[in-house]
Amino acid sequence: MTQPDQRILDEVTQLRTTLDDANYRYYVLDEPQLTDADYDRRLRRLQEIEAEYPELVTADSPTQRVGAAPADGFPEIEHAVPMLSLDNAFDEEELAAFVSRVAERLEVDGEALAFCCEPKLDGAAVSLVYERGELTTGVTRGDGRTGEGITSNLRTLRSIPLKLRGQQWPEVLEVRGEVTMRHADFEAMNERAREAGGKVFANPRNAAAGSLRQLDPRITDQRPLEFSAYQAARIQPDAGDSSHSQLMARLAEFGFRTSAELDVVQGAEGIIDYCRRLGERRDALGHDIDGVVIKVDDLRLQRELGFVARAPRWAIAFKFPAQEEVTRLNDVEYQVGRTGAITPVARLEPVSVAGVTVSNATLHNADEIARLGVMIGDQVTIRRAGDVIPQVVRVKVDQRPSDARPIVFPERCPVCDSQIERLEEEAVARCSGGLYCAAQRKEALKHFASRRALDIEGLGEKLIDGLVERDWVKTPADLFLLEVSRLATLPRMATRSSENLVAALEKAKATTLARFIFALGIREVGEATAANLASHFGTLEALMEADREALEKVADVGPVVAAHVHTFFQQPHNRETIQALRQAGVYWQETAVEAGPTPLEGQTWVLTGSMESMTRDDGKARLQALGAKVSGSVSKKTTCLVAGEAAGSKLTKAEQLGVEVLDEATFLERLAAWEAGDETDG
Ligand SMILES: NC(=O)c1ccc[n+]([C@@H]2O[C@H](COP(=O)([O-])OP(=O)(O)OC[C@H]3O[C@@H](n4cnc5c(N)ncnc54)[C@H](O)[C@@H]3O)[C@@H](O)[C@H]2O)c1
Ligand SMILES: [Zn+2]
Repeated sequence: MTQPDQRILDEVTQLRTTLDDANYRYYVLDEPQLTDADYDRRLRRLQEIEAEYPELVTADSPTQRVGAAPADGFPEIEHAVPMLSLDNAFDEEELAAFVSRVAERLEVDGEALAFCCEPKLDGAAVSLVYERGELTTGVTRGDGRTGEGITSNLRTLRSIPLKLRGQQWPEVLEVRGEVTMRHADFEAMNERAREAGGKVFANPRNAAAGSLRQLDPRITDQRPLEFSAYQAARIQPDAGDSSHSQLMARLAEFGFRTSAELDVVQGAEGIIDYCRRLGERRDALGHDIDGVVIKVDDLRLQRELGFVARAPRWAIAFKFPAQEEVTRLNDVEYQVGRTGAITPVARLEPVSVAGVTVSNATLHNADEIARLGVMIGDQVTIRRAGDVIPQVVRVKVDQRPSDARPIVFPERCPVCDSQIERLEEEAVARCSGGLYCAAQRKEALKHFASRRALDIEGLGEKLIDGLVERDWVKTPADLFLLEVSRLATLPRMATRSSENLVAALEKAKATTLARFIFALGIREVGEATAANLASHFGTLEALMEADREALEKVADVGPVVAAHVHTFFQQPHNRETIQALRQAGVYWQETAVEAGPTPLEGQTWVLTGSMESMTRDDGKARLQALGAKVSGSVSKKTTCLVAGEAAGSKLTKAEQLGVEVLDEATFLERLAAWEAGDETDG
């Protein structure tokens, strides 16, 4: 036997330190730094060295241990039967070698041996104990010997029966399985977290493990977790089942979800075939699996084979290609969605992730870029799972090259060059090009033609797609230039229907200002707001010239809508499109709004405390209608403070500054007088 030299000793120390740290981050913090592929390679390397130099094996080597010790905050519970890990097979040869090993040990023909194959769910392992049919304890795997008691958290999962189904329960039943999260649920949960600035999880496994280990079960209850059973660790008294597959059928009768993919096959050939078939369907399952677990089906043979330090001899995990890989971020480009949303897209050094070459990944939005702290040139971890768009989940900050560049979010739309707008309250940045932006053209036209907008009969979705794809219609104004002869050349458009469409367009030209404003498709300007804008301003010109302050005086228009409207009309392209529409003959009756009395022009008012006769918003609207500006804070510029019940610091401040203070009754009196056009006071 050779002696390990210093280089090997150093490598072993290095590997153990890295793996211990990775285990802690993965199992305790639910925030891995390494990819699983990277972790597996290092563990493999350590196993190889230890196989060559058995004297280097220590009891606490990561090759001998399972998971990580239970975390503080939960009761430590000892497992009646240890919860082990699984040995891995990374290719078909290693699967065949597993079958040979088992067959040799049992002295049977491997090709005739029955194996139960099931998907290897990628989540968090838990053990559930039922006494006389009732769930009494739920525990995490922990270090395999003791785990964390998380019974109250597990009770919140709908897929975990609190009481077993049927009548004949064993005295004691211990069921093991995996808690997972479906892709769609995971994406939705992260999306909400991104918007609310909460914790974003790198993958469903971390999300499931993290959600289970919440100190407050109400949080676990809100997380979309599912439990699937994969083993009956104890049944007392023994029910007489002779195979693993029979036991699984019994668990299903007790009310557990078990894998629909479970299948019993024969020998290495059967196993390999199963793994290939499941591998092909991996992306369509809707949840993460990281491989196939293959178990000797016969329970008597399982007992005969027994265990080694951290895994049973009768089972193996066939690992599918990893769903996370590291590659270089070469650049960031920006895509414009149908509604103008700007999405930063990572252009990557092509890398194979779970069997598919990935060269693009989403970075979601500017906040996500900030959260990741990513720069162009960085090494980044990419995750591709199922049908979900590949994502950048983490950055190797310690490997940042010296020429890395910060990512600068653009100010103008890459498609139409309009200004990009991002409101403080919103995570998403949007192109303000609206009608003009090619990326938004189809949606904008559909909206424009819709019943409650210009109501163009016969101009449906398919037709709009055809017109835009042929580039016949760039802006809504182009619609009115369409000719029957041209339209009739479109598929499914006879002369008759083309004539009908042209007639419908002609008819749609006569509209109302409210409909026209609504048809423009300004963000957050629905039918009601459009109507308010129309009646407030009376003419389109007045609306187009209004600044934000003037816009905020319109009923129902707050700072957000005011900003959208203002930016929209500031865009030269939008003004041109509107001009073109009017030239094409779109018209409506304009009504100059009669200017009411504005006795409070130039004054700034503040409302505080609560009033009996009206809400503060009503008070604000009435003041604004009289020409006053209403502000949220008292300053030297404040003309008057209206102090309702329980007025606080604003009142104190007004008194300090010598600002006039009105109580509710006086305020009401004066309002009534001003609104009646009585100029004597104020
Ligand atoms: N990225 C990191 O830093 C990091 C750190 C530690 C571990 N890991 C990952 O975790 C793996 C090791 O974790 P492990 O010890 O849990 O081993 P494992 O995940 O390879 O296999 C054991 C586990 O498989 C699960 N399982 C799923 N379906 C099953 C089924 N049908 N039957 C039986 N078991 C089933 C069980 O939870 C069981 O505990 C590594 O290979 C690595 O991929 C990654
Ligand atoms: Zn645009």
